Amino acid sequence: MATCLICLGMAGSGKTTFVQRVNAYLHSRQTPPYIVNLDPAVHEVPFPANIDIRDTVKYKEVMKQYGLGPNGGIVTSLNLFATRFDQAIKFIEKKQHDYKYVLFDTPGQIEVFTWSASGSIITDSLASTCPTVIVYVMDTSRCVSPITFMSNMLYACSILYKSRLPFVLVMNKIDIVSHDFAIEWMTDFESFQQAVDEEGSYMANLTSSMNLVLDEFYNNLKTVGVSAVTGEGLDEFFTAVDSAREEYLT
Ligand SMILES: Nc1nc2c(ncn2[C@@H]2O[C@H](COP(=O)(O)OP(=O)(O)OP(=O)(O)O)[C@@H](O)[C@H]2O)c(=O)[nH]1
Repeated sequence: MATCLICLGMAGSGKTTFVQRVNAYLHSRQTPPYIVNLDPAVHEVPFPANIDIRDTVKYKEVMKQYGLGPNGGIVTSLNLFATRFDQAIKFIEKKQHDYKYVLFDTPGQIEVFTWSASGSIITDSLASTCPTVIVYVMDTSRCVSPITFMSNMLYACSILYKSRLPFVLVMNKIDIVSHDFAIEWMTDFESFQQAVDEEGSYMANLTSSMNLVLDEFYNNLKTVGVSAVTGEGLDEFFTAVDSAREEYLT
């Protein structure tokens, strides 16, 4: 059975570049993935999508027809697509023995997927069909401040608890900055505390308390550093995915 990988992340974290890199990596290993694009507003996708939301829903037409702005247009397009997602599931089910991985690229604005009814419908339908793993892509270079890091981690944590699916945290863009500092913050409370103190923010107390709360979350997290541009870290990523698949199955 194929493993479904749902790629989520804040705008600009590198989801699309990551999917493109994973696609190239899997092709080079003679196991091309099945790819689904769930972003109705993307102008061009740099990979061949087997299922593309844009073939079913025309985002600009939806905006015009319902008198919506850009975000309302994306949410409504995804809702319209979700009503037909059973058909997409049928395609995936048919193909699941031919492919090892099914990759999903999601809309740029993360909340459109994570906090919408359609996002839940899509995630739940997939999770009840085949092993499904959430891949949370984060921009490591934007997380060098402990406060931003903490906000990103809280978001990741909320998605984990909401989806209740195996979860891989991808620290992307390690060609710009190594993710070692983040791993240290996650494993050494003192080191994070020191970074918070150095920043001297009025949020220091709250951030430190949050870090204690997140300790349990960090302990069970599969974290990998990756560069979607250079391809560094993809071997480790697939080791984490295989272990997440095991977690799903057991
Ligand atoms: N240096 C570097 N840049 C990256 C990496 N991954 C993505 N980028 C750049 O980050 C920017 C955003 O990448 P996208 O792949 O469009 O990000 P996204 O999350 O899909 O963006 P939206 O869907 O528009 O929110 C682009 O300029 C990419 O070239 C990486 O690993 N290293």
